[in-house]
Amino acid sequence: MLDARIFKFKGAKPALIRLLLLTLLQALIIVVQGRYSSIMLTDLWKGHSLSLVPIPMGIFLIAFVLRQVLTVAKNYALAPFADQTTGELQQDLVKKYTEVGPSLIAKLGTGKAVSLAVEGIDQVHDYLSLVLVKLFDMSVIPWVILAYLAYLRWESALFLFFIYPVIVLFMVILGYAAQSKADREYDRFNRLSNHFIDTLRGLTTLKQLGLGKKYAHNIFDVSEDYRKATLSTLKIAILSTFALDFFTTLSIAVIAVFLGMDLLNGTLPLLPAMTILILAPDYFLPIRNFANDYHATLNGKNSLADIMDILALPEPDDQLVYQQKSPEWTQTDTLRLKNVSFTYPDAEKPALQHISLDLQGYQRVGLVGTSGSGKSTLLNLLGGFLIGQGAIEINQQSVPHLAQHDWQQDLQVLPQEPYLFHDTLRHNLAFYAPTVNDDDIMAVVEQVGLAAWFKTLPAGLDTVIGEGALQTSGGQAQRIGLARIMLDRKRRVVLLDEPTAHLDIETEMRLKETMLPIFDQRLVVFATHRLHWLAQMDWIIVMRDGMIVEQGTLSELLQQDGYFNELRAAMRGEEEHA
Ligand SMILES: Nc1ncnc2c1ncn2[C@@H]1O[C@H](COP(=O)(O)OP(=O)(O)OP(=O)(O)O)[C@@H](O)[C@H]1O
Repeated sequence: MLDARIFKFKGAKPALIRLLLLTLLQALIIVVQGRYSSIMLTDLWKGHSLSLVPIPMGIFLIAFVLRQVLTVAKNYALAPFADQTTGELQQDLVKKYTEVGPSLIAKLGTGKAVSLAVEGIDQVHDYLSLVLVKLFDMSVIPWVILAYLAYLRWESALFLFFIYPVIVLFMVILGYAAQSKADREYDRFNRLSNHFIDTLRGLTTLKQLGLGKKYAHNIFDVSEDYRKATLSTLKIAILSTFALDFFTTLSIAVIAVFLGMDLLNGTLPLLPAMTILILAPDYFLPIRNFANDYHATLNGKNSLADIMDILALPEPDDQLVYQQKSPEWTQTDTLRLKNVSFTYPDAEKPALQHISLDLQGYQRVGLVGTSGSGKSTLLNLLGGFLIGQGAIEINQQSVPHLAQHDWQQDLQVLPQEPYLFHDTLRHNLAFYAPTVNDDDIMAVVEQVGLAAWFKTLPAGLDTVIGEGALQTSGGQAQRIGLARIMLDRKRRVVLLDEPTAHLDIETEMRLKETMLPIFDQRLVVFATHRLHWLAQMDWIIVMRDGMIVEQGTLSELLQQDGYFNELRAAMRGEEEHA
């Protein structure tokens, strides 16, 4: 019914104490309202005119107004707590996404990650502000009314007391049914979010394959599924409202019959009978209100549970194991991988198996292998973006993985598809070196061959690029990625994943001269399909099916009559077709 973790939120206690006091006051006012409306009605029944009952009527009216005012005040008492808590939850969630990293987003799905941080937070807000008020009403108001009714006539109070658990039991049964339906609805919603994002991302591919319409139907089917799941939750919710209304009305009718009989027998005066009859619906009202809104808060409850589970994920506290002795990677530093393996979640076979390699100082290391041989996976492991099993040592110091703060601070990475942030070209270029001046930026823009494109930009370096703004081609994005690296001379470890894959061979050859200085005074690991780069490498690692099958200098590998020579022939073929 209620996630106990709510009580641990900052500011929960004072907000709940305020709510409790206001609810208690409201319960007393409900009793006063019931009492004085009964006095007024009894007087009228006795034949007094309205003008003769001004005091009970006045008290009734004041109590009525106060009751409504308190309803509003209770919501206000909780609003700052709900606002603050959801605001903090949202910040913590986004921080957690960045701390745990891409593996968490991959596990959740981008759609769910986004909807949880946006819509999920709104649902949690509704849940906090709705459910707590209703819960406190249910826990306080009936018992204050019941105590007063027991004072008036204990038999009626006893009947109301025993009927309450029956109603609660019904509520629990229907609540469970609603919960399982709501879980399904929540699942469908997350599926829809992920499916939608997936389709948007793959829209170009779908269009190219002529599958746009089919996928539109697919989205329609998934959203239909979600609609049906929502309707079946609503069905249960309506059924539960109907059942509760039926039982509470029946109970009040039973009370009315007994009170009527006592009135006829003359064993009970009219005033207490009227008061009991008027207060009985108020006794049941909080539980009815709670049940009516229960289904509406279930998505909020599920979102809160998901958010809390994510926030409870262990903070990576082993990222500070490696303490780099100098501010940056030096000529004498070493990195050793021994028997390192990695398997993607849900994959049948490992993407990397028994990887052992030694890297030292400012070395240029070429990584070659056919598509799917594990080059990108190895680069991601070296960058600390994936965590495998096996022994890793930096400068003879053993580390659990390479997601080490000091190591990553020294890294520059150029993936196959560099991500361009929705920001100005200046900020996108000065990504690793935010203090660099415009003249330096312009010199690098020239060097990476972006000058002609730059002239077409409406606002020069202030032009906003990235998603939702000026779009770039794959080749332009890769050149921006290269420029990022060239603008920063501090970071000394560079991981390049086919940085020229989107460029034709002629452009690549032109750019090569510009790129070569990147390799100086740095440890470079360069995955490539293009043969001509290998002459620039000090060491070459040859990968096949997730394993390193050969490694050595180019001349050593050429002399061996091994897999590298076979691969070279294939790479030459690719190059000729490029
Ligand atoms: N996110 C992922 N989830 C599951 N399996 C993956 C994932 N990424 C890659 N793989 C698998 O891991 C293996 C290695 O892939 P990887 O991308 O590292 O190869 P690669 O040599 O870089 O290929 P390419 O040259 O085409 O970029 C492949 O079998 C691939 O299918």
